[in-house]
Amino acid sequence: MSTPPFLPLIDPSGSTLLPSLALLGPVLIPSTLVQAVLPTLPPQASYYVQAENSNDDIISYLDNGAQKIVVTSSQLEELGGQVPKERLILKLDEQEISIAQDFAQQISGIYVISSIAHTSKSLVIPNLEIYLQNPSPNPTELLELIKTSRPSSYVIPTEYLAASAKTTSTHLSISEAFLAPIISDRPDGLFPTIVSSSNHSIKPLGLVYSSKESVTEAILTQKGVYQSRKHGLWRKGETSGAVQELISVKLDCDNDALTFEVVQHGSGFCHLPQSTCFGNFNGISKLEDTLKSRLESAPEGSYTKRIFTDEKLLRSKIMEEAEELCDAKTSDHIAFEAADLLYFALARCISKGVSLKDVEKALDKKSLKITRRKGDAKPKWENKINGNGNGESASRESQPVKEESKPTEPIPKSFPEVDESRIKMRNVTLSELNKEEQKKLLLRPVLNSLAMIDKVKPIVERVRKEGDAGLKAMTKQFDKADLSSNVLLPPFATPTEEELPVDVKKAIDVAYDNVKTFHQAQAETKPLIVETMPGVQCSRFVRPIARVGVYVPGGTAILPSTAIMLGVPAQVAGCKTIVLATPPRPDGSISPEVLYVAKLVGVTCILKAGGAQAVGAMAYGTEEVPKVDKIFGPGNQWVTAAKMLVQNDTDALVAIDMPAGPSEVLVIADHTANPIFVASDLLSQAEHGTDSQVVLVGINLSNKLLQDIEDQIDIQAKALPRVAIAREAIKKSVIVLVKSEKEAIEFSNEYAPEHLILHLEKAEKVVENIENAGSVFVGAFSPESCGDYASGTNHTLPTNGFARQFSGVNTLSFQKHITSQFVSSDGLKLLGPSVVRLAEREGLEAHANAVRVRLAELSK
Ligand SMILES: NC(=O)c1ccc[n+]([C@@H]2O[C@H](COP(=O)([O-])OP(=O)(O)OC[C@H]3O[C@@H](n4cnc5c(N)ncnc54)[C@H](O)[C@@H]3O)[C@@H](O)[C@H]2O)c1
Ligand SMILES: N[C@H](CO)Cc1c[nH]c[nH+]1
Ligand SMILES: [Zn+2]
Repeated sequence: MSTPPFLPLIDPSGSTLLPSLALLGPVLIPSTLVQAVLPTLPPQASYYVQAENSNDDIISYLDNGAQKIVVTSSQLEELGGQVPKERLILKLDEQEISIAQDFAQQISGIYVISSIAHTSKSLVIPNLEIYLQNPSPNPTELLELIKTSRPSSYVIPTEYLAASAKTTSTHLSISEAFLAPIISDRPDGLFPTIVSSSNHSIKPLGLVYSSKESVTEAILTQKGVYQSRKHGLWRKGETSGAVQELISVKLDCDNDALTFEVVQHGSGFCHLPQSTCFGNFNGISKLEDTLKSRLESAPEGSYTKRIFTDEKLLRSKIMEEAEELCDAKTSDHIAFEAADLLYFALARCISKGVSLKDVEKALDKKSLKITRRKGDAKPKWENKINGNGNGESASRESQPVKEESKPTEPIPKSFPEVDESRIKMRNVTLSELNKEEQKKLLLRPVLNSLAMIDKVKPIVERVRKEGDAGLKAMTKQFDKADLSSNVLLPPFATPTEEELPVDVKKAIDVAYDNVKTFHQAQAETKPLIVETMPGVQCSRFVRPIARVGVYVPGGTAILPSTAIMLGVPAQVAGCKTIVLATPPRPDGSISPEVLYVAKLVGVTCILKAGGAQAVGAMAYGTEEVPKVDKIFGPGNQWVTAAKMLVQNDTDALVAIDMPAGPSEVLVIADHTANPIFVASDLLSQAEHGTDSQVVLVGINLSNKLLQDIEDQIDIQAKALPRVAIAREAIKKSVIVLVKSEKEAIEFSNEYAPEHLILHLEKAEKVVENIENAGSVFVGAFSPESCGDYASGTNHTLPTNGFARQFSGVNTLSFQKHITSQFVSSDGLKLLGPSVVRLAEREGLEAHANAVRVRLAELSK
């Protein structure tokens, strides 16, 4: 397509011409009229702006939809190359035409007002469009010029234009001006015309013919009007009702054919029952048609009907498909998921009366913008995706080893949840199950820890080899934070009240005090001294582990409570170096809550890193990060696997607190249980993660009480912001119905839960029968939340059945015991012979000798 034969310059009188002019190409609007004209411009119209004032905001015109802008040479200089040349036309005085070439690299055209120039049929400057305006045009002369002196385009103020079929001495006919360059190479003088659909992406509807007369009528009425070779003027839809709204008319490059873009109404374009003369639409255009017709008459009960009427369902499907598209890997899978997403996105558009064409228009408008936003995700999404073990999409793309970045766990549905189906735990009666089935109830989902260890190896290795630089690079990659230093050293800034409100500070203080009180009480203050035989004194005393690392998760939630639970016992135990590791926020900062706790517990430094790289840095040390002797703390699979990996590397010489896994709770309830409390306890754990384990053991529950508990689970869960996560966890959870308290306790001891909550008539008495559990919550008023945050007990507890052999984190976890003995000479006389005899028996003569030489000395 070439430059339109003329460019209408809109003046205040021109608004009535806009519907016709907008069909034919861009219009030129002086900046002083932009505000008045834009609202009256047909939606499909394209426009240029002529910058009339020296202080015109050119960038903003372009950003807001102007295709091109006409500027003076001084305006051009001020722009200093900010605007692509395709978007700029330089306005020159007629005596300046000779300098146009100097600007050719910065502009796409020149605009000259000249009574001389417009008569010059030979004004051609290579690679530049030429727009000519005669200050006092003569319409008939102009028409002649347009016919003969293309490629120049003539700028014609609308006061000289008329929506008429014929040009007069005062006004140039719009359609005559437009058709002036057209020629026909057919004997009948007609012009082949391609009709295309404006609102479909597969556009051609068919081929027809036009005459000057039909085009003129089409332009003046803004309807599809053609020239039938048999029946003369053909006003499309005149008899069938299948009229066409005309959107644009264009000449082809050599001015012998036309294209009409239309919105086709009624039964369609072709006389056959098909969408186009070339067959039916396919793909996205077909889908759009289908959805439109379904919107009008979807069968009751059909899925499409459901998505049109259930906004929440449609919303959740869009979110779900977007996530699936991000997670798809192969090209087939990506196409498959993109198709799903487009289906639901288009359903949303159609249900709101938005067509594909409208979407394309929005795209075109966006493409005209020249100032671009940075393109970062909104914090809401960034927080969901960045650096949490679940937001695989963001982390994955820059993962060092391709296959490795997909977490094995499902991604929590942290999108707005709209699934209204009942949230329900399955239930089983223990006595009805055989031994195998009963055993299965004790199992947690298998975590493929070996596979995860393989995945974290390259990350840990990189920190080990590249030190701080590698660590920074991975923090940038996984947590999107570009740090100048990996650590934050004290004194830490005190969070302002805006950052950390007084009531939150107070709550942290209460938790800190209680946890400290309980953990101080656990500390051994005196050595244990025992005389095992006269003169043989054994003792055991405690020493802090000098350097500890505490990991505070920061992926999906900020966990100052974990900072307390790990920082306080480290402080109480007297550890000299406490490194607190936590993933930084994308701006590189640490949450004020965690910062405040770090101050309270007096950490040596905050390591601003998360995941496997943080564990690697603490295990091996870097220039900035002190190497530690033991690493504590929960975390996602990357953290846990890295802890397991470094613990087994003798070079690292580092211990870990315990094997960690998804959080768990087992609630035992009898007839006295309050269903509201029971449900709330189950959900408080279910909201942690989709892999949380939630078990209710019901002792002789009546149907009514069971029903009430189930109802409460459903009602309370649906009111939670993390309902999607809770729903997933509840799906995998179970209610175990038993006949007696004994049966319940036996089951619980076998299960060895991380948290055990007793909703029992005689809860306190039952505690003595508990053999395996991380922490017990006794009676109706002891929710697990108290232990999670502030009662004083620690919330870092053994999961996955490890409560059979592990304790939760406590003060002693941060200390080690040293034993000593003092043997007096009398003591050695008494003890020595037994030692010698045992050493001889083991064949270890040197051991025996060490005693013999002393006994010999004593016997002198
Ligand atoms: N048992 C407990 O006492 C307890 C307490 C609090 C939290 N938790 C658990 O801790 C976990 C916290 O997990 P989180 O994800 O929120 O935070 P997190 O801090 O454990 O993990 C975030 C880090 O994981 C790394 N990571 C994420 N995706 C990665 C990928 N694809 N490749 C490499 N590294 C990646 C990033 O470095 C990121 O910094 C949850 O499962 C929660 O239930 C347990
Ligand atoms: N319940 C978690 C341990 O399983 C700890 C926690 C932190 N915040 C809330 N709860
Ligand atoms: Zn919790």
